[in-house]
Amino acid sequence: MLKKQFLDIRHLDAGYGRSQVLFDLTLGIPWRGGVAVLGRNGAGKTTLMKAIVGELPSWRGEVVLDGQDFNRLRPEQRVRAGIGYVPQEHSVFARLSVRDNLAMGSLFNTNASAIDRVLTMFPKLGHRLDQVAGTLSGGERKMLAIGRALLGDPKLLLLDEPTEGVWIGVIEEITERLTELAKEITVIIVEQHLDLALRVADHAYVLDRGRVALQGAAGDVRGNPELLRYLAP
Ligand SMILES: Nc1ncnc2c1ncn2[C@@H]1O[C@H](COP(=O)(O)OP(=O)(O)OP(=O)(O)O)[C@@H](O)[C@H]1O
Repeated sequence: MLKKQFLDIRHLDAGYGRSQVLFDLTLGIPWRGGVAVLGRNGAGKTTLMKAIVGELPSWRGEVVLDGQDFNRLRPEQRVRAGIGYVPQEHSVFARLSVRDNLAMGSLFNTNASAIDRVLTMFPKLGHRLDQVAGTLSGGERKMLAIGRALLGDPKLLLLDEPTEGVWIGVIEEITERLTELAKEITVIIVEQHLDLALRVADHAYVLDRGRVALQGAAGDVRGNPELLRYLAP
């Protein structure tokens, strides 16, 4: 019998059309803290994120959040149940200003100070409220996307490559904020930057061709001599 976790994924199969990508995945995600999902290109990391948020129906298995069976819920119901998602691409409204992006993100948030909290977390956004999101730098755009997701007050935040296309100086800032956030809620991070992912994460899963190849405490996974074999292109 598996110990009950905040997010329990059991024996999950999923894919596109007839092509199966995830095979019998079982993951236990704790109530608080960071979890890294690692693996080379095409290992199935994004597909796993989509299956958790409901963009992709699971073929078999269970996705249970806080005791609630998610398989039956549509993506918007999963958001209301406490999931925030920052996809790899198209995570902001490029033609809207930063202010309007944040306003859209807070449509269902009755807490007036929620936007202030995001601006405290990412002060750069506060200086660019009237700028159109499509003209932001890669890092600012990621900050806006994370801020928008946080306005839904998620208990679980999924981030797919939050530092892709981001200047190195800003990567540090985003990493620090995510590390702080992981002390309050559960943060699942898909990352190519191993060091960054393992700084945010307490626990790591390594996927290989849609299966869990390695898992454990972040430090143990980092020290595992097998790790590089699963990350090499
Ligand atoms: N919409 C789709 N239709 C068909 N196949 C897809 C689709 N999206 C992804 N795939 C395939 O599923 C497999 C896993 O892709 P996925 O994007 O989940 O990998 P990943 O680990 O996130 O890789 P990356 O690091 O490149 O983003 C790949 O073989 C990919 O070609």
